[in-house]
Amino acid sequence: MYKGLSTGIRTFSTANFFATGKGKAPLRVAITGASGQIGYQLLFRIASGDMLGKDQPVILQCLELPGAMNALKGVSMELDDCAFPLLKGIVQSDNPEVAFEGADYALLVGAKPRSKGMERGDLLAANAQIFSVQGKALDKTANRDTLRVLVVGNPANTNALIAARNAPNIDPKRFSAMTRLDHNRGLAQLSQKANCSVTDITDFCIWGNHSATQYPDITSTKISGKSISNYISDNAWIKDNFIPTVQQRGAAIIAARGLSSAASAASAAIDHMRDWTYGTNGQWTSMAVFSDGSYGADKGLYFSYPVICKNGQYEIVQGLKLDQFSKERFDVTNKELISERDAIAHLLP
Ligand SMILES: NC(=O)c1ccc[n+]([C@@H]2O[C@H](COP(=O)([O-])OP(=O)(O)OC[C@H]3O[C@@H](n4cnc5c(N)ncnc54)[C@H](O)[C@@H]3O)[C@@H](O)[C@H]2O)c1
Ligand SMILES: O=C(O)C[C@H](O)C(=O)O
Repeated sequence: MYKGLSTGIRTFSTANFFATGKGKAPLRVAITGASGQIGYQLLFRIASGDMLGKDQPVILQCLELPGAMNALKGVSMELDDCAFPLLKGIVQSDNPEVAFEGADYALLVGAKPRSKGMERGDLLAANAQIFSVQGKALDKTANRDTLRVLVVGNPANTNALIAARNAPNIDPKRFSAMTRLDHNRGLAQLSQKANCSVTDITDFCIWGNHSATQYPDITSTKISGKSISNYISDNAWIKDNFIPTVQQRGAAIIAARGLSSAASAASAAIDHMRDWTYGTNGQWTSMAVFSDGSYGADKGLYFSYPVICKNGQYEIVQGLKLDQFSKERFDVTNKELISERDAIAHLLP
């Protein structure tokens, strides 16, 4: 029988929760903001095995605000109705300590999204407090030995910093923030320009903040193993079109949809967690991770780097040369992250 905290609303709505079954033990995946736009796209894909594999049972541990518990109940009913074989339980709670109890994964999505005309930095004050509370709750009840945290809620890098610093008993390398959506956006733009498949493109990365200062870098990028300059020789296109398009894509989607990206954000979150867990086969991806000072980023920030994932861990790609153009952009995004950190310094123990 499941034992745990007695506070908060916990509902096991999936009939096979107590089934022991054969094969792997279920992993506990906590999702905050579970009934929001992104949550609604995420839960079904995780339950169907897209994130952790088609043989990995999961228990979804959903956190929502008290006022959204009814909506969460509806989502949970829909999850039941999918009869996903891998879904071994659903926890619904408005208490972070309950939702994070024993969690192996935590996808911190719940936060206010920006609306038209706002920059992501404008959300700093509105969302910072959430991540301070949730960092403390993760520290208290999550599974510290296995935990992987992905912060999606904006401003994602600085929210990851707040959560990690409020969880002093958890290795800061277990926290990350999402720049995989920016990475995927870059791949899509390049593949359309070069008329190739996204899978032909390697050694592309996003540096820095998930914001308009991010630097999508094609300096090392190859297409089918050859320098990208063999396929895209128009440097002006890279500078004046490609880079700003990727930097501003979130705003362009808000302008078009009236709402911020959701399905693509959920898809990127699935890619991020799957690759962190199962590896990238020697290929680069982009993750905002705990800065060890590599390339001159301020130590301790959550900074997007090119990384390679292997054996359940990420490694920052080392030994790259940043030319003058790259160095200037790197410094701009580094400075922005420092100023975000300064603005929420009171929330950093
Ligand atoms: N990093 C990225 O690439 C990326 C991409 C897209 C969106 N985002 C961000 O993700 C966040 C969520 O976006 P959305 O479109 O799903 O928003 P949404 O408003 O549709 O959903 C957010 C949900 O979070 C819940 N919530 C708010 N505060 C909470 C708390 N303290 N605990 C638990 N739940 C809480 C709300 O009730 C709501 O259901 C936003 O901050 C958005 O800017 C990030
Ligand atoms: O841009 C936003 O505010 C939402 C999200 O971060 C995105 O990149 O789509």
